[in-house]
Amino acid sequence: MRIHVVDHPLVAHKLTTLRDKRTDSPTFRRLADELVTLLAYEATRDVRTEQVDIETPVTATTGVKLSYPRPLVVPILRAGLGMLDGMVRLLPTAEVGFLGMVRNEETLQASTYATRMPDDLSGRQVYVLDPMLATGGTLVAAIQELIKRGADDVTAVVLLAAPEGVEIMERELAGTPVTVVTASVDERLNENGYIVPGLGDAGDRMYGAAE
Ligand SMILES: O=P(O)(O)OC[C@H]1O[C@H](OP(=O)(O)OP(=O)(O)O)[C@H](O)[C@@H]1O
Ligand SMILES: O=c1cc[nH]c(=O)[nH]1
Ligand SMILES: [Mg+2]
Repeated sequence: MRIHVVDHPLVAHKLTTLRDKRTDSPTFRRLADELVTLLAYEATRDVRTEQVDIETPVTATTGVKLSYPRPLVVPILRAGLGMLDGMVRLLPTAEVGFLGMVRNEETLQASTYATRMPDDLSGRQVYVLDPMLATGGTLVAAIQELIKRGADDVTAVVLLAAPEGVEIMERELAGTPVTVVTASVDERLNENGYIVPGLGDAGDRMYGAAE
């Protein structure tokens, strides 16, 4: 597994406002959308392309277009949904699958409540979206499912990661073709499994408390 922390002043600026507890839901959603496009620039560095012949008004030349099979983008509901539009804006040919997952707030165990994506992902590049990599339970389970279906290149785009979650991912996904792209690896997890300093509960800050 590879991890890439995007070090850029615009990313740091937007992330700071996202972390601020005074930031309201509409602003939080807009910033998550903007941040994912900046992270996507790095996350799609190895997106597969093929050569095409075109004619400009001046001459014939060659360029590239995104290849087939199309990349698959998989937001992890709920909070990952806030990253979907920003990602598909940059990857217009992408297909979209969905994974609904929730972490039990006491045991911190992740469980899956909805899956809607192709059974066969052989030869597909997959981009998984979730703002938070905390204990890593959610992303490890999601990526294991993608690899079981044949995905041969998985990139997780996360806004924030905890060192503990990164370590678990490295251990559980060792030897797999997985890259994590994030805006920050924060200090630690607290006793409730929240990232510190973090930004709180991403799903609640985007959409309001679920219950
Ligand atoms: O790394 P982990 O310890 O597994 O935690 C991270 C998960 O927790 C949050 O989702 P949550 O379960 O709160 O669901 P939600 O998006 O519906 O709020 C977050 O969006 C991740 O999916
Ligand atoms: O800090 C955290 C950890 C898990 N899920 C969140 O939304 N925030
Ligand atoms: Mg939540």
